[in-house]
Amino acid sequence: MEQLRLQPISKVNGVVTLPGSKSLSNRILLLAALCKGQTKVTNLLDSDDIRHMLGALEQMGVSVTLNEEKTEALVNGQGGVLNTPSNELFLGNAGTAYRPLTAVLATTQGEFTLVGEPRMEERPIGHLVDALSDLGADITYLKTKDYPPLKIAGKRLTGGKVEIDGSISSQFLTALLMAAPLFAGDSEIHIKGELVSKPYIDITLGVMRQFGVDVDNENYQVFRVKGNQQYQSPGEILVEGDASSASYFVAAAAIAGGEIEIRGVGSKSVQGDIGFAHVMEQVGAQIDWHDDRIVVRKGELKGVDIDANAIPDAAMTLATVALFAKGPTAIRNIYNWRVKETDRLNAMATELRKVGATVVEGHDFIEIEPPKTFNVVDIDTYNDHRIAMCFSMVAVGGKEIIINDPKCTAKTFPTYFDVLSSISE
Ligand SMILES: O=C(O)C1=C[C@@H](OP(=O)(O)O)[C@@H](O)[C@H](O)C1
Ligand SMILES: C=C(OP(=O)(O)O)C(=O)O
Repeated sequence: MEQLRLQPISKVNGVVTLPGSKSLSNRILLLAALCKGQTKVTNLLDSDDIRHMLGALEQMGVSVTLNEEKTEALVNGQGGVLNTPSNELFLGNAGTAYRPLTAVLATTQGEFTLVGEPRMEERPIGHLVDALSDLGADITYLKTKDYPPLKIAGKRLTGGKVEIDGSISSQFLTALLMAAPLFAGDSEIHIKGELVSKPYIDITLGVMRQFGVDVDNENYQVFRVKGNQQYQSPGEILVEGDASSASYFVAAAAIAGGEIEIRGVGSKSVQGDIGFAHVMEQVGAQIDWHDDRIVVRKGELKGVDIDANAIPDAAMTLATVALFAKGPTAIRNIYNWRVKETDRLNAMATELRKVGATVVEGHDFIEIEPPKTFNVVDIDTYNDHRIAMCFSMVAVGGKEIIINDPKCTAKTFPTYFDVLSSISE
């Protein structure tokens, strides 16, 4: 197994231009494929999750031309018609590909088999399949009930009134919303349970609007979507920088000192994870806000106690910032960390303890007390990009650390460690 030994970093300085957002890239690619006409997508993310969406679309006959850096795509929209692929669609561990494609293909003529990495087979999808099945979809579990892989016999769904459980993942609602305009009739989607990760629904509604579809959102409880619509190409669309990826640089500047300008997200960001920068202000970071960039400097860092349900991805970064803050940090209402790339609550607790922190792992929260002395250890990353990136903060805090399997950042940020090294002194 490959390992990366990170030497203590004394200071960070410079400019980071963020790669495109994963959440926006995959939503935009899918709607660009479904709409009529050509769409030019700029600042597209080039990473595994996007490669899986692109691969699936190409297997279904969508023509996509990429520039050499794979950051610009010309997508020829098929007007809602997708070919039956001759092979299974392999979607890795990309939730933003697997869930929306499940819903869209359930209402598309054809036969589709959706498979993924072993971890994808442990990530629940029952809430989405239940809602689609209630609408008449023909979806079969190929191995275990409520989990991928799935076989879909697609047919145009008629729409109607449907309930969907929102308590485990917002991606299920995102998927249903993106498919709903393609139903023959109107739909009314009611949320069962407490909807988690709400800001991702705003991302979904925003991208749908850019492709010409408006959704009536009644307080995140009921969503009404007109049926029999076609998505319209916006012509050209820019993918905003990835706000979750920004969290590592916000944290780095706050911990290490120096100054980092992060380009690609700012006060006008459409991504909920920009909220992490506000949390870091509470922790003590100094931040100058601009429309589409922020400048971050160190402050006196102190532990905070936050509900992180709205920022599940970026909140992981706070768990390693906690190592360098004064007093304890608590991150609450994050049960669904357990059903992502790995059981993140358990994995973070385990690795933070190895470094020397005192940690309480609750059912849906984590509490972290900073170490009195730091241990130089190998961090296991569980094939989870965010664990690898989060633990680089130990080096940023001036302590040596070894990251196992650093290439797992390829899921969303293949060049992460190069970018970190480019701003480190
Ligand atoms: O819709 C999206 O783009 C995402 C939603 C979130 O998932 P959950 O809704 O499952 O929390 C987030 O963790 C994931 O990385 C991306
Ligand atoms: C949870 C994540 O990914 P996915 O889109 O596969 O859910 C993530 O990127 O942290």
